[in-house]
Amino acid sequence: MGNVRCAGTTITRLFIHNEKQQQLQKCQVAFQSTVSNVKVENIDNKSADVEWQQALPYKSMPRLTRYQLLRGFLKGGEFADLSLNDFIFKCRERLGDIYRLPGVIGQPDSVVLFNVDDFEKVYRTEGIWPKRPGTDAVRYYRENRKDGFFKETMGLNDNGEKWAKFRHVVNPIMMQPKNAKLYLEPLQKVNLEFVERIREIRDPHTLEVPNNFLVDINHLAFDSVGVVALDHDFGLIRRNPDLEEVRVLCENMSAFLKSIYDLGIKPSFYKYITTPTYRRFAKSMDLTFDITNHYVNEALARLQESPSKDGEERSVLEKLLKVNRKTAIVMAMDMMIAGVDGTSSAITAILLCIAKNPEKQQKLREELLAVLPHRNDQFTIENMKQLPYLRACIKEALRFYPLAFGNVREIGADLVLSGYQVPKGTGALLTTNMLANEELFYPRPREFIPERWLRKPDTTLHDGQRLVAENVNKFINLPFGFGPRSCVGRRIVEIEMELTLANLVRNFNIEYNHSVEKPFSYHLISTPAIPLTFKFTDLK
Ligand code: HEM
Repeated sequence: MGNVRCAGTTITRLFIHNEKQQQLQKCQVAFQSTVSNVKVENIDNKSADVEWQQALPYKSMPRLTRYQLLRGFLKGGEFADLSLNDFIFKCRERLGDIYRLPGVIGQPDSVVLFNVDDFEKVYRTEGIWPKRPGTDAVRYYRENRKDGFFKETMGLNDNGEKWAKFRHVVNPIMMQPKNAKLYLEPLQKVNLEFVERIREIRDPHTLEVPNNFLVDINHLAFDSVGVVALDHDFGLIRRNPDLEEVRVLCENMSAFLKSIYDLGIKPSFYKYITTPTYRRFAKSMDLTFDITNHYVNEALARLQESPSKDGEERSVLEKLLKVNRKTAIVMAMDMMIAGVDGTSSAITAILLCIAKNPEKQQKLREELLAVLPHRNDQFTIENMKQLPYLRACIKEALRFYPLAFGNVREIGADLVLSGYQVPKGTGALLTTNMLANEELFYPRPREFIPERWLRKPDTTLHDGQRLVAENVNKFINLPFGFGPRSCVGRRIVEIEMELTLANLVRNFNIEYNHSVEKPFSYHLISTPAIPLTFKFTDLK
């Protein structure tokens, strides 16, 4: 038996075998440091084997046939116009809480999982080089670029040792708390412009911002990621809202996300014949490459002209450039592609939640006033640590309106999942965020209750009720993914979301006096789908 096999129910039991032993031991250390409250226990090979032998064969798992899948996605087919979330739900209704999607056109099979114990098993056996399928099209594009730019590195879109090497280099720059000072100030500047922009564009009588306020939120997201990734203040929010190349870049980033669903999840022949979807995707990648490359070169020239006097790097980009130019370009590009749309949807989700829950908004305002009593008090890394309710509001908003259905992994070991044998190498769709609405895990799920996430003063009680189900598995609330492959932009975007919410609540009373039925549409990630006419009233 060459593969590593994993069995067990609540406690994951790892069967360690031959040459995989070292890899799994390292992996356990990584798991334990990421999720401290779950133990990993080794068991002998025999019991793992027994569970595997007793499990139902993979072939007997409920599934769509290849024909049903291909036919369903063809024009007029039952899945053709469905978002990814709706497609996953529709199949769940028909097939249950675990089902198989057959691999088509050279792709491996995938299993779709709704059982939290299965999420845990998949994550705990993902290994030290976890694979997240679905972005093959990016790798294919990068491998086939005529100028061979990505020959040495495909950045975080790579897999295996090459991904690990790149991640090892960028992790300390992107994720170490001490580097937060590099982006706190520029992000705050961008956010103060956003506050001013709201004052400029709201209707003087109704105090509501225009229907197309999403454009302004997009500009905030772009300026925020841009100021970190490209060390460039685009000033889209107020000074340059019509910057042509940024408009092109934004359009292409959205096209990119849509293509990831069309090329990475729906059946597609693009590796055999260049389909129109792939052509559109490659064009968007070319443009993103050209524009990012231009700005990184501009930053490089700027830095060479005026190097920092004390030898200390002044920005994330400068630190990346110290590694080498290619690392800086590839990482900047991936930050823009992965960061802008998600940040914009997350900020929309937070604003809708806070506007619709005035008493929570007031509680947050009181926390802010206690820590920063004067409107012009500066945010620092230290005082931001004293704002637990602010963080709880953001966490609850991401639960209330999740960004995506969940996460994806290639299964790292033969596993028994929901009683079925699932071979190593199968793709797995972990529908973590789809369970965020289930009473079983979050009592009163359709209420926005940031108190769920507070440690003090009461851990879980609210009107005598638990707010997070007892023993809820830690693998259900993972908005930034899990383990070594988790979101590399997490620290940056957390600070960004905290600054946006804190600045707005400090300056305005925020209302949304319209219906919030179906506020988002879902392709790969959520996109706001209603006019965002928030009412912003100045606080005295
Ligand atoms: C609220 C906003 C965001 C959310 C909820 C989010 C969530 C995620 C998730 C779930 C993953 C997959 C993790 C896994 O496979 O375990 C991911 C990966 C990633 N994210 Fe984010 N993200 C956000 C914003 C950002 C921003 C602003 C950036 C860049 C500055 C960014 C850069 C990335 C990159 C580069 C990856 C790939 C990491 C890798 O494969 O090693 N994200 N993100």
